[in-house]
Amino acid sequence: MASGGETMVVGYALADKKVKSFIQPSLVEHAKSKGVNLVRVDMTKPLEEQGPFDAILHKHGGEEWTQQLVEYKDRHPHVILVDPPAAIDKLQNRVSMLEAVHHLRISEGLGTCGIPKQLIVDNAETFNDESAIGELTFPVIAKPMVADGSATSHAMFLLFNTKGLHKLSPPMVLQEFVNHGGVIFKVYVAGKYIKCVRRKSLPDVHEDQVTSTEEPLPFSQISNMVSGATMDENVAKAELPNADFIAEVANGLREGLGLHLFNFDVIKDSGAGNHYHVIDINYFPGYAKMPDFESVFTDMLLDLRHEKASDSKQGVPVEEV
Ligand SMILES: Nc1ncnc2c1ncn2[C@@H]1O[C@H](COP(=O)(O)OP(=O)(O)OP(=O)(O)O)[C@@H](O)[C@H]1O
Ligand SMILES: O=P(O)(O)O[C@H]1[C@H](OP(=O)(O)O)[C@@H](OP(=O)(O)O)[C@@H](O)[C@@H](O)[C@@H]1OP(=O)(O)O
Ligand SMILES: [Mg+2]
Ligand SMILES: [Mg+2]
Repeated sequence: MASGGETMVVGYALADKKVKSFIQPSLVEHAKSKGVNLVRVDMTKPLEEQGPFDAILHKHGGEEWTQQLVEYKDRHPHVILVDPPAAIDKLQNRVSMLEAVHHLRISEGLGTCGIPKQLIVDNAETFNDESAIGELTFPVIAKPMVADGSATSHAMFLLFNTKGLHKLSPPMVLQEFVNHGGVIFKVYVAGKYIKCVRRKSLPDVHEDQVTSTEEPLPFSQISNMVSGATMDENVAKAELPNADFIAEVANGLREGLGLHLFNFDVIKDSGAGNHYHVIDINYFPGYAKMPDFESVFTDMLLDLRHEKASDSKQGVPVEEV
């Protein structure tokens, strides 16, 4: 195992698209200058034939591959999995991904944080359950239950009333739409590093649309559609949430989820003082969009090695890292 000034070998098992967007030459070079060697893992070959690794980065590798990774970790307990597959799994379901929000403890006076009311729809019979549907205040967003990064997992509908329900394909969640001024905040977490940015979101919905619009409105990854120079004025002038509030939410989620690499989407409820809703949490998001992502990511990896080394010295069982 690498320690102190030795090279840290970090394998990355990522889809081609993610390699292209994230493993940029600037990252590889910066990491190398700090003694971190980023090496691509061939996911079609046994892990045992590759490496040895000090750490392995991975995202949505599929069941079989993840099983191989878990077995590899059993045989080589010193390897740091960034992150543990069981913790990542929680983010692949739109109900379990938000459970950690309920356990957040935010200091008084900073703001409050929850999730929008939502109904789990396992099958189409639920649409006939008037008491369950009646609990929801429309508009609602229909989100596929699975959040595994596939195009279908991002395919959503905004429903203004119950009329379009029969067009949906469960399993999914119906989540109340919260007016939030058309701006969403994305908070990137990489270990102890936290960065909050503004993004364009769905515009507010008005009362007359709820009664007059019949068709569900399909949309996908709206916050990825506009960024940087083309970001509209409304987004650019939005006030960022209090930094201490965001830090408490981010640190609480990092601990609650047991993850180092994620971002979460948070919106400010226009109708409820200083109240925020976390609406989405994504594993290993697009860090390359962040300023200085090369040094942030490299430092995060070096921190992990450091923590691991001090835990080993103190006799903490290696499996717990
Ligand atoms: N409850 C809500 N109230 C208001 N707007 C919402 C709500 N849920 C989602 N949205 C809007 O819909 C967009 C997509 O929703 P969500 O973030 O859950 O989807 P996603 O496909 O997982 O997104 P990502 O690309 O971030 O993974 C959000 O960025 C936001 O603009
Ligand atoms: O590549 P991008 O920069 O668009 O990153 C997006 C990332 O795609 P990638 O993992 O294929 O790269 C998405 O992952 P999947 O849910 O689809 O798995 C999701 O995490 C988005 O939230 C990220 O956008 P961001 O939230 O950072 O704006
Ligand atoms: Mg989102
Ligand atoms: Mg998402």
